[in-house]
Amino acid sequence: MYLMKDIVRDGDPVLRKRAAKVEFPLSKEDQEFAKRAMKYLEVSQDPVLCEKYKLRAGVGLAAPQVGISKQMAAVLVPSLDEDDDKPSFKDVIINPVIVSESVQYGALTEGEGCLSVDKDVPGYVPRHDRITLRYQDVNGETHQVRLKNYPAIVCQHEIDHLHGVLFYDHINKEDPFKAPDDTIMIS
Ligand SMILES: CNC(=O)c1cccc(C)c1Nc1nc(N2CCN(c3ccccc3Cl)CC2)nc(N2CSC[C@H]2C(=O)NC)n1
Ligand code: NI
Repeated sequence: MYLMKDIVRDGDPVLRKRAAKVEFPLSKEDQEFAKRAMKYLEVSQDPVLCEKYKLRAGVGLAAPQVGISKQMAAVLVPSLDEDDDKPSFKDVIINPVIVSESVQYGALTEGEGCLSVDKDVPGYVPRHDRITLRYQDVNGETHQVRLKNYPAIVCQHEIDHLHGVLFYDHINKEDPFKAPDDTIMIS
């Protein structure tokens, strides 16, 4: 499993590169990323283990964040209502492509955080509220899923990492808490 020391921080050029497409069958290194990245998310979301390993909690981790400039990201978004323990989206998305997106924006009411960005950058990050995402899983199977709200936001944040984009690139410089007026605010 990855630890915080394995996570590359803002300023390292790898976070500003366009990541390479992934070939199938996955190399040993790629398989290892998939396993270790999803494990990181699971452990980071458990209050006891998160504390034990001194992790920052996350719902997404992209390969460039551990120095692997390849188009892969682990995503584990818990369902918003606690008692439903089925995640709202869980998979390692490989060579992801957003095939369609809503005109309407969505943004996290509390702004966004990133495991690779230690400083707190306040402001709304306007993204598409709904997306249709096409990706391959670790077995090379192609999936096409429609996502909205929180899982859609998270996948856009992780896909940004594969294009060398960080969340604060989207924050309005003049007025960080300005968002188009029909933006869906997601809490
Ligand atoms: C500056 N304000 C803020 O950060 C911010 C502040 C308040 C609320 C939100 C909602 C904020 N925003 C934000 N909160 C998260 N977490 C909420 C807590 N959670 C979590 C924590 C503990 C157990 C289980 C879980 Cl699930 C882990 C995930 N994650 C992201 N992002 C942006 S998209 C990728 C994703 C990511 O994984 N970042 C590391 N943003
Ligand atoms: Ni991030």
